[in-house]
Amino acid sequence: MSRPANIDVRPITEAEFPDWLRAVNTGFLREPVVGEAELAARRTQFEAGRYLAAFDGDRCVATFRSFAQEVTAVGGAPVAADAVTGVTVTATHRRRGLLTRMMNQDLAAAKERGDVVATLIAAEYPIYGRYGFGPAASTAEWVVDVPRTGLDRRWSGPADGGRIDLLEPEEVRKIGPELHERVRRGLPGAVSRDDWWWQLRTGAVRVEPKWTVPFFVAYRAPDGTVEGLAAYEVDDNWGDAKQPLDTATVRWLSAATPAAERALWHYLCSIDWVTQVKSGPRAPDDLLPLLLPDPRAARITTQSDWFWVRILDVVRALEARTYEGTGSLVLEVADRAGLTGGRYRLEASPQGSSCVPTTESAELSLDVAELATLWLGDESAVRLAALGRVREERAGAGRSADALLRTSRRPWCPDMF
Ligand SMILES: CC(=O)SCCNC(=O)CCNC(=O)[C@H](O)C(C)(C)COP(=O)(O)OP(=O)(O)OC[C@H]1O[C@@H](n2cnc3c(N)ncnc32)[C@H](O)[C@@H]1OP(=O)(O)O
Repeated sequence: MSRPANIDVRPITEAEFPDWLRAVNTGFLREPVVGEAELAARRTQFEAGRYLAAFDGDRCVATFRSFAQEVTAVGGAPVAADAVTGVTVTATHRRRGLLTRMMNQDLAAAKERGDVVATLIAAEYPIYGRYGFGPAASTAEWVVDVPRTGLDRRWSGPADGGRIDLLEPEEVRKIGPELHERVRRGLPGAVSRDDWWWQLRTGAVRVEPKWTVPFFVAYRAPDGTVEGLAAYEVDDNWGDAKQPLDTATVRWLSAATPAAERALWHYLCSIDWVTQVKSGPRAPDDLLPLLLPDPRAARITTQSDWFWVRILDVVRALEARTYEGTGSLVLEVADRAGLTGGRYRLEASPQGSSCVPTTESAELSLDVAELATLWLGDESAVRLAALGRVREERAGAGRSADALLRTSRRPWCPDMF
């Protein structure tokens, strides 16, 4: 390998895109091959300047991509984000600072563009904290033992006058985007979806060799409005005793109302032959277990950090969200990358907020990564103080921060990107 100083880190040209895609596969330990159809589909995603790479001679040895995204802040406002994905350094070139060089370039560009935060889904917990990212929303998965739910298996459709319909993929492409716009406005931590998201999930573009068409269902409210959509697949398991023992696995389920959520889960737990339902990734405080007469029929199988945020602009990030309580707090925010550190006074109430630089004494000192962990309302400053990850400069400042920042429902990002 060349000395690190001789390795070029820069945005790729479109001609280098096939090499970049192969390097992504290599970095993620997948077959280092990209077929013509996949290449043609992925080319439609290419955006000059947002695909970074490291080159050792002619060989692409590291990849990094970012794209424009919106994240829903607490209260529903969309916030401009720099979404980071496709981060790889090939095994021959790891731990020589290539990720650090790509990340520094990208975050500086995002700051320059005026993005408020950067976001990512971390492959491993220890990678991104050093760059100022903090885990801001987590995820959970359940497996439901259908015969134990206590639900009436004779049920055939919502009792509220709404209905469940099976849909074709084209219909999902038509109605899904508008539904997602409604869902994400009401869900802090949710992110925008582009056409590509819908095309991939409905088979209009296929980049995964093993992709299969799932079942799609919609819940329509009594007035006909689509309030929920789900995609699920079912395996074919007849066991040894010629008993149907199928598992339905939910790929994604979006609900704009509790009625839609209730109806879709009831539907999924009442399909003949299906004795087990795997929820797929859900919010950590999802209603699912408590929608079942016997919540113990749902066993949690995954509980993990999921959506990571890097605050690039403390003032705009804190002013973009709403606050249920009233109060003020002086925060000393450390940012070793120098992007948004400083001392700020946050004044907040349900009527609005302001966040301004100040020279007053700090009440709470914390790294920008810990502020990201608090931003969507999921984590407790008191807990972080107990862990030594934030410092109370005034006794009780952690409780004051919690009273301002925490939320009644937990944030969640339904998407992998
Ligand atoms: C948003 C996404 O795309 S998530 C996907 C991330 N990609 C992967 O997990 C694929 C497999 N792994 C890789 O490709 C690489 O190991 C990467 C991208 C995680 C790291 O790239 P590298 O170039 O090796 O990182 P770099 O040398 O810049 O490391 C910087 C620091 O982070 C640390 N670090 C990097 N990766 C890890 C890790 N996986 N676990 C723990 N520490 C790590 C390094 O030890 C180094 O620490 P130091 O500054 O104290 O010495």
